[in-house]
This record gives sequence, C-alpha cells and structure tokens, in this order.
Amino acid sequence: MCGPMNSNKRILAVYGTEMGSTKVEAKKIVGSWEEKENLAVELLEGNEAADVFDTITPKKYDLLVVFTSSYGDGDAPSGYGKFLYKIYEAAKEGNKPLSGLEHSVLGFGSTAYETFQNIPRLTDRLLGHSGSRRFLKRTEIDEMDDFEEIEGNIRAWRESVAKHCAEAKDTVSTPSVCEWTEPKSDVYEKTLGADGYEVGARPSQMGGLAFVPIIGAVAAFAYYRFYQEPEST
Ligand SMILES: Cc1cc2nc3c(=O)[nH]c(=O)nc-3n(C[C@H](O)[C@H](O)[C@H](O)COP(=O)(O)O)c2cc1C
Repeated sequence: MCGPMNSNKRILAVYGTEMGSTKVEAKKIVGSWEEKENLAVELLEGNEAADVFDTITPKKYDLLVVFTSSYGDGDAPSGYGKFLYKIYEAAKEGNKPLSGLEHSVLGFGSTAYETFQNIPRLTDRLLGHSGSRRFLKRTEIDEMDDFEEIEGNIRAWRESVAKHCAEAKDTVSTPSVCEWTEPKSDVYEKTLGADGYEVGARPSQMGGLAFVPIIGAVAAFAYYRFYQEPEST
C-alpha cells in the first residue's frame, strides 16, 4: 500500500505473466493509479496472492483487479496457476468467500491462438461465482491489433477503474454491470492441482510446435513492453 488516498477503496492488483509483458503493463497502470489518482494499491503475482488467499476479504480490500495472459493451450502463465486453482475452489464453495469485493479483469492475449483470452475469461467467471461483484466489464487485449488500439483499450480500462474509485457511491451490493460472458464466453476448462498445474501435465508443457512461428513476434512484443517500463518500477 502506498500514498494518500482520494477514495476509501483499497485495491489488490493481481497479475499473471509468462514472458513479463503483463507484469510491465500492470506496474505501469498501478504506478499511474498511485501517482496520478492517489489510490492505495497492493500488487501481487498470482501465486503470491494464492498464498494469502484467506486475507482477500472486504476487511482488507475493496477492489480486486486482475491482469493476466494465457499460454500453451489456454493455460495459466507460470506464477498464476495457484491463484487460478484457489478461485476454482472458491467458486465451488456455497458460502461465496469473495462476497463484499468488486473486481475487473484486463486480459492480454492473441487471436493467433484458438484459446484466445482463456485465463482472463476463466478468472472473471470464477471471481464472480466466488461472490465478487463485477464493477467493470473485462477488457480483452489482442496483440494482433494495432498498437494505438491496444494502448487506447488499456487506457480506457485504466481510467474506468480510477473513475469507479473516485465515485463515493457504495456499489458492492448492487448487481454486476454485466455477466462474465461479455465480451466473449468461449472457454476451455482447466482441472488444476493445488500446485497450479493442470492435473497430469508437466510444468514444461507449452502447447507444441504449432506455436513456434509465432514465438518470435510475441517475444518482440514483450521486448517492446520491457523497453517501455519506467525506470522507477
Ligand atoms: C507459446 C504461446 C502460447 C500462447 N497461448 C495463448 C493462448 O492460449 N491464448 C491467448 O490469448 N494468448 C496466447 N498467447 C499470447 C500471449 O498470451 C500474449 O503474447 C501475452 O501478451 C503474453 O503476455 P506475458 O508476456 O505477460 O506472458 C500465447 C503465446 C505463446 C508464445
């Protein structure tokens, strides 16, 4: 947590990344919220958040925002699987353990993959089914889009979260703004163990040779994002 607050909304920001670009983007957005909006934000990688999952309650936080990519066959990026496992389990519980919280997801992915946005979509659904209220529709970033379009979509989501924080209204007991099925609902179900890996899969499985030609382009995209990282983060 840091900085004086302009609202009483305490934010937990959780990220999942494989090659680092989502982490860079998450840090830039969180930095902007802290510096320009004076918001109080705690940033954790998914598996770190899983380790303190029992503390993710309205006692400590008001908003949960999630930034994540997908890998392999719509798998969780490394460092995020344990969090995904936790919310799969939480969604099964009848007592809705995330009740009293509000969330929104910013997903990173590529329509070059059939399992486009699988982890952001599953995350959004599972958070809702765990009792959290969706205060803002999920934004799905497609790295096949133009740079300007990507930046514009990220900015719009970032500003909408800040606007929600600036509003004094108590919205947590009102219905979600939409279902998780918006903007799209195609998902490939995952069966995870507590270690965060798909049951029966090894950590090294990455989706096969079909993806090899695309890796160079993705690496270039990730490099660009690193290059953009502010020195202070
Ligand atoms: C091997 C491989 C598999 C991928 N699988 C998916 C996928 O299933 N769904 C998707 O939307 N994007 C997929 N992507 C694209 C990444 O999610 C995208 O490049 C993202 O921006 C990477 O973020 P990161 O650097 O934070 O991991 C894949 C990329 C690679 C290299």
